[in-house]
Amino acid sequence: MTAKLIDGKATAARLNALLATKVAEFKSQTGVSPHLAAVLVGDDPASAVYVRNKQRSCASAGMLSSLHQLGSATTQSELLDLIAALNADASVHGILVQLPLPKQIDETTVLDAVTPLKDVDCFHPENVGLMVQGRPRFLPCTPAGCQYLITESGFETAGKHAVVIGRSEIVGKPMALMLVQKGRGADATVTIAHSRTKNLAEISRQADLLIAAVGRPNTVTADMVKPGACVIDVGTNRVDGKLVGDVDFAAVLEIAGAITPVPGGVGPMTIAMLMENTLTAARLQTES
Ligand SMILES: Nc1nc(=O)c2c([nH]1)NC[C@@H]1CN(c3ccc(C(=O)N[C@@H](CCC(=O)O)C(=O)O)cc3)C=[N+]21
Ligand SMILES: [Mg+2]
Repeated sequence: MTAKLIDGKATAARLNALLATKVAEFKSQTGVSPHLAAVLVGDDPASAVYVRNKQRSCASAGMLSSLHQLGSATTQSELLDLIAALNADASVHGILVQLPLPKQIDETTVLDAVTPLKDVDCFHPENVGLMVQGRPRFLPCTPAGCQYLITESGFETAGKHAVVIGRSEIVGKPMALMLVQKGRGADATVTIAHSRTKNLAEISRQADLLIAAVGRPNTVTADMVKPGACVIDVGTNRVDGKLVGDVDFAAVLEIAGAITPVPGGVGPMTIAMLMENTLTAARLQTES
């Protein structure tokens, strides 16, 4: 059996088109243009590409974007000053601080400084807390993109065993907590596996839904996948200039029931969800 491919690129394109109509309606009702401010610190070439893609998506959705670029020697206090200015700027609705940040800067301190109503990444503890309690203000972009793809592929999560490999604050941990919520695309029985997990293959083979969010190529091999499972590959690893996920795609394709490719799977959905969050942020900050 060959798995069904879950097409994130096409799904994101549909979502973006729908978003453009919602943005146009919001603008005509309020006179306000949703505005995402992207903060890029240092000269990581991959980060520059991602930020450019996010700006292009803003433009195609009819939203404003601005780029705030700081050098690799920027101090934490300089960055905090910029964030304070963006927090105070009423024309800015969303603030995205592109990660990773240079070594001299503490990421948690910086991310905590983004005012929660503009936190379109959903990294602020207030927004994480609201999500965990089942009353989300924003959903974290990558997990929300995964959940959308899972639901749209027709996979019924309720009562199923989901295994999330990876416990990062950005993907693994929030993904697991979203899958365990009540409601559509959730109600799963969730296991979080990580670098200290014993018998990983044995656990992952029990997964009806397997989410790989490790950041290392070929972490999920065919022997770790239950036949017919739904496999979501969050990895974005560069190998010899090529983008590959965390899953041994060619081998797992023959075992799984459905699988996301890399590229063209979760990545484009992450950006689509960031755009959704930017419109949500503009709504939250606009009187109606
Ligand atoms: N504050 C912050 N928020 C983030 O959401 C964030 C971040 N920092 N730092 C980096 C990671 C990574 N990330 C990706 C988004 C889209 C693609 C994406 O669109 N990938 C395309 C291919 C792009 C390519 O070819 O390089 C795809 O998978 O098809 C990938 C990776 C968001 N991140
Ligand atoms: Mg750092």
